Amino acid sequence: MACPAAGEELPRPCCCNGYSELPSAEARRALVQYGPEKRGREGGELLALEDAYLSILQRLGENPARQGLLLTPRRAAKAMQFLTKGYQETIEDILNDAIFDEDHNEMVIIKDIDMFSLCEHHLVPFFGKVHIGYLPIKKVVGLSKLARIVEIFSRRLQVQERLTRQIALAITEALKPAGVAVIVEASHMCMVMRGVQKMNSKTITSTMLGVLREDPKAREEFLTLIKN
Ligand SMILES: Nc1nc2c(ncn2[C@@H]2O[C@H](COP(=O)(O)OP(=O)(O)OP(=O)(O)O)[C@@H](O)[C@H]2O)c(=O)[nH]1
Ligand SMILES: [Zn+2]
Repeated sequence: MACPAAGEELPRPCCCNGYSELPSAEARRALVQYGPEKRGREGGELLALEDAYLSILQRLGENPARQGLLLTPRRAAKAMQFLTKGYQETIEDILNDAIFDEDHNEMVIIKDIDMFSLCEHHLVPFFGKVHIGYLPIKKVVGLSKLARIVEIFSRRLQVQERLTRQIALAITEALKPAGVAVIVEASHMCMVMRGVQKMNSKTITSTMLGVLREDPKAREEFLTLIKN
């Protein structure tokens, strides 16, 4: 079968590894008929990622021209862009005007925030829950914004310790509260699906700042409230 746009012959399956020759990136793009969103800067980055995934498929000995895989480099590239979208976002962007003057100086806790991230060592997921507490000084933040802060830092290549600290520091900077506590509980697929293969291990990390670090009673209150 001839590729209409690039005028190239598509590879034919052969008896050893399913294909005798791989399609060029141009032929593949013509085949899957990319739309106009592919042009421009973003499109260029997406295409470069796609080429990288095409190369991975080839190195695995797969046939990127078979029907099920034809769109896979594109899907994988888009998925990877989504999973690392935190690089494109800033705290200022998401907080907008959602910091409110409020005469409330008791602990605010939001717990069990779902978190999905990618381990920077193996590029496989780690995921779990984030618990956040802070002691305001006349300023509170819109509750959803705490979950958005988690999104910004988790949608990047991460280690759990850094993720935990970045969340705590961002809240401290935005609100200047008396204290902040962040606990992250996660399962790392690099320890489950490969490597030591420990299915049930959980990693727990914490960052305590200000009063929540210095005052055992405040810390105790936070830990008790997130357990309930
Ligand atoms: N501290 C920390 N380590 C992590 C995190 N995610 C993955 N790791 C670890 O990063 C380490 C990388 O170790 P290496 O010896 O370079 O890589 P490896 O040979 O693939 O290691 P194994 O996973 O033991 O097979 C491993 O011990 C992982 O468990 C994280 O969020 N925090
Ligand atoms: Zn890992």
